[in-house]
Amino acid sequence: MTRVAILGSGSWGTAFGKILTDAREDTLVTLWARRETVAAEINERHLNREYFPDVELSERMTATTDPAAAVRGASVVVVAVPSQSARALMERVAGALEPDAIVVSLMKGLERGTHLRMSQVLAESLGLSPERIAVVSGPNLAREIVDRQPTASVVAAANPLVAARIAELCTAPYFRPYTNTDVVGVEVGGVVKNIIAVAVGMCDGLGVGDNSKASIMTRGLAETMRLALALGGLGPTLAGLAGMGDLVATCSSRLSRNNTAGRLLAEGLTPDEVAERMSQVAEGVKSAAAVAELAAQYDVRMPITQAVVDVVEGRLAVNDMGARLMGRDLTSEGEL
Ligand SMILES: NC(=O)C1=CN([C@@H]2O[C@H](COP(=O)(O)OP(=O)(O)OC[C@H]3O[C@@H](n4cnc5c(N)ncnc54)[C@H](O)[C@@H]3O)[C@@H](O)[C@H]2O)C=CC1
Ligand SMILES: O=C(CO)COP(=O)(O)O
Repeated sequence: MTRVAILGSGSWGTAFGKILTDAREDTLVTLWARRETVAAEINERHLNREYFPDVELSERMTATTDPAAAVRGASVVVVAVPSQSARALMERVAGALEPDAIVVSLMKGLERGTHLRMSQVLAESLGLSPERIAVVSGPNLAREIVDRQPTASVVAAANPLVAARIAELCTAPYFRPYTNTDVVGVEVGGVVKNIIAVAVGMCDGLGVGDNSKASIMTRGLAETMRLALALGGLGPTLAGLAGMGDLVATCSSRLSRNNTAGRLLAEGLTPDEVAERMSQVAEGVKSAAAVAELAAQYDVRMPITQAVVDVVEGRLAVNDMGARLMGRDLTSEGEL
């Protein structure tokens, strides 16, 4: 049997556990839940109704409220909490991690203050070699996945054997992972698409048309590419599932929390009111300032990201965002 711990029993942690138990009969999953009621419901009724009221979970998926107990004995530890809380949680489990465990990030954010990608936060806080870390990212809206709607994804790891091992564990009839060794490109794609989805959500909220949204997505991908290349990522990764694929899914879907957050901001809610209204995390709102700061450090232009930051921080009205973006100096499309 393969024992997998999943830290985070929200939307994506629960859905990923379902992928793993659907993928292989010999996988046992232990979910860590913060609340006793959630853990009890998973253990006793095989349900996590707050996130997926109608989805039955496997009996091979159990839950605990003790994160160290979840990771003890697990050969794979998957982390699926909001990015800004990852470090504190890792500090709670570091001592219980098995010496050869592989740690997998499902998160799509950048740590505020340090500007570190999630794989870097995991390596640093757990004292692990980057060789033992993998990242899963792609057009993977959790609600569609628990309904077994087919999708593809990327498993990225510096060590191709680690990527292959995780891909093997999560290959299900409706989930097709591709491996990649470009961890930087995959993570940057996942982080920035959330910010672009907030911008597209603002367009939706303002009733702006499809040409505008397609322009934001395309130029959003251009600025994602610029940042990824500056950090050492590879262009083709951004044309792939963790870049364009996830950008299209998140920007176009009403299921996206980032898109929803953008719509609510356009309706005039403050970021705090948006967070209060939504029970799930919108990483783009939380990570936008850190991304803009990192881009500035590397002298990378990210005008859409900067506009989202300025709206979130109250320096720009949503209604003025279009004029700001349209009024910039003309440039060549080929210029990266
Ligand atoms: N939901 C989705 O469709 C997808 C989400 N992701 C990414 O996965 C990560 C997790 O997202 P979701 O599961 O969707 O979020 P969620 O909001 O549905 O669940 C987050 C989980 O973390 C726990 N949590 C919240 N605050 C915490 C804290 N301060 N400390 C420890 N635990 C805390 C919650 O109790 C919950 O179990 C995010 O980075 C997101 O961008 C990636 C792909 C798909
Ligand atoms: O990352 C996701 C899909 O791949 C989920 O997007 P949201 O967090 O915007 O819902």
